Amino acid sequence: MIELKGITRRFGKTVAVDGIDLTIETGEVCVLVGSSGCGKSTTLRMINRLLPRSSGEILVDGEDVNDIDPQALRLNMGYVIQSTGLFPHWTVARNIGLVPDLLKWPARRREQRVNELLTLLGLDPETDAARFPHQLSGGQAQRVGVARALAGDPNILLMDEPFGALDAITRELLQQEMLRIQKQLNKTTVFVTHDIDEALRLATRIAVMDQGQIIQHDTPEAILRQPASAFVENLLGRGDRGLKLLALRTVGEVMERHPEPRRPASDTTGLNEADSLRVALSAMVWENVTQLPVLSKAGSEVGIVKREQLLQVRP
Ligand SMILES: Nc1ncnc2c1ncn2[C@@H]1O[C@H](COP(=O)(O)OP(=O)(O)OP(=O)(O)O)[C@@H](O)[C@H]1O
Repeated sequence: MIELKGITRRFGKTVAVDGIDLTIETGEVCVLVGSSGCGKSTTLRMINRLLPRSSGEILVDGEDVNDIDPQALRLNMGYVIQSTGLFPHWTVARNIGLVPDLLKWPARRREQRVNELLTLLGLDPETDAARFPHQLSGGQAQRVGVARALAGDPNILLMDEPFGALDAITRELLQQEMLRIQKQLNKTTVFVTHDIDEALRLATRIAVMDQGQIIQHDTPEAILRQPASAFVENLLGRGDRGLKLLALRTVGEVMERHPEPRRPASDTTGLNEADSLRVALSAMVWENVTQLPVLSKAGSEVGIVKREQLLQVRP
């Protein structure tokens, strides 16, 4: 658990972070979101002591980070940044093995860990381990950055706009990967972004920041349903917040399940249980139908979703 208590950071006369209180539970993804200059990165960098705080307390599992040796602290906190920070003259394997090396793991264990992480992040140990950062695409480099942050099996991950420089498709792919990996590893994560859709997608809870303060801290659904102020409402975008709400729920949550799986009609479009309600609505509009079958991975029809169920998502 990470606790920020009355944290302030000043740069000269600028108050970058203004007395914030924030608790991040073990295993949750807390996303700090807000417009440029609101104090997100400064907050993150005080947690691993890259920046000293002006006042307040930051506790990790009850211990003040100022009482922990900075190097030991950072070995337990993976850090991923937008520009990856990979060493250009080191191979991918050496970059990922940096922390295991600092932790003095034997060479064999280090190599195994590098291969395991390359596989976890969807890279190929055979071909990618020996490459240099300039031989990677932006998306691949970012995967290596995440692998490096996970290498020493830290309890905490700090991610500062890690997907900010990627094109929309790669970005969405890496967000999906992050959700998959997070389900498996359950790291306590603090994630900074200015992209509200990214925040809604990845967060267990979102902390909305403005001018150095946290103005709302809640689950994505609660923030969408009850924005605390006009500022939060604008950040969410009034035009499509209904669709954003639909994006948070899955077909599996609202479908009418058949007592037994059935054979689907041969020419129907089917949904998966993991599809969002937004995807379901889009498919119904496209197909011009009022209900769609839900198919299992094996292809049998396990239930149906009706359009009116989607439209009742905001009671
Ligand atoms: N090293 C510094 N020296 C002086 N002022 C700084 C420094 N770092 C940050 N600031 C100021 O502190 C405020 C918060 O900056 P911070 O980088 O935390 O914002 P941010 O929300 O992460 O923004 P962005 O999304 O643009 O990265 C800004 O007004 C910024 O100009």
